[in-house]
Amino acid sequence: MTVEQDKIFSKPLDQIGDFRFDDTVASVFPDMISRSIPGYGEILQTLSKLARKAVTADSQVYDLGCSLGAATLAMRRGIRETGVKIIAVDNSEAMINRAQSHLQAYVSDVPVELVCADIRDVAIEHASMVVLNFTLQFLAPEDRDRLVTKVYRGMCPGGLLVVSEKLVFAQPQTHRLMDDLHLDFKRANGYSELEISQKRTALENVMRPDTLEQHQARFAKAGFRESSLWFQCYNFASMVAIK
Ligand SMILES: Nc1ncnc2c1ncn2[C@@H]1O[C@H](C[S@+](CC[C@H]([NH3+])C(=O)[O-])CC(=O)[O-])[C@@H](O)[C@H]1O
Ligand SMILES: O=C(O)C(=O)Cc1ccccc1
Repeated sequence: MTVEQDKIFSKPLDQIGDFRFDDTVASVFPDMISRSIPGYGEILQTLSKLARKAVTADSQVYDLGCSLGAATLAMRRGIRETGVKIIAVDNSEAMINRAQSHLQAYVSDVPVELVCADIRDVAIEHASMVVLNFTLQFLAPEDRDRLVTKVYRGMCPGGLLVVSEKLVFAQPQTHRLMDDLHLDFKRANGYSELEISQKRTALENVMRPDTLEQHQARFAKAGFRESSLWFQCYNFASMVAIK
């Protein structure tokens, strides 16, 4: 698969509309996400390892907000049990169409059902592992508790939820420091000041990150017995919660 370079915000735009997961974004997505999220590759590698440990025979695995299916591919590599099905959901048709060809590029015994739907409308059943890899932050804040509670209810006892997110920090100096480190990461990956600021504007109304404490409180409120941060690089984090 050829990797197209993300130049979406490289030219001055008259009007910066809200960021959308359309065909333009889908076509450069692997480049965009790897140059924008510190630790993205590391998180995917660990999803494989977590899938090997957590996925049980004859259960279902969900990748909610799957984009091109990177987390699905990672989990599929790790799964050793039989009778497992992965259900990968995204409401962007552009993403789902491309995910299909990404998945077909690799052989595996684990079936994947790709679903073009809103994750708020999808039933979660008999799940031993559920992944929200940088998806929850795009849901309206008032819908997040309900989604995490629905996931909890659809999980088998001992099931594993992995939530990766951009974080905000209640302490202002810490917030600025982490944000600055992230901006330096993007600069080091070749993004210009114009690209950084135009994308930031586009994301403003669309992506509203929570604090770590909000995530922890949400897991507990949904019923998860345990939860922990397992990865953090600057203002990007990945958490696990166990039913
Ligand atoms: N309500 C919704 N219903 C369904 N999909 C949604 C919804 N809201 C947003 N999405 C989808 O969530 C994905 C978020 S990207 C996930 C990366 C992937 N997990 C990865 O591991 O590469 C993260 C990012 O771009 O920062 C997009 O594909 C949206 O269409
Ligand atoms: O690029 C950013 O600043 C981000 O916060 C992460 C991101 C990555 C890919 C799509 C949207 C947001």
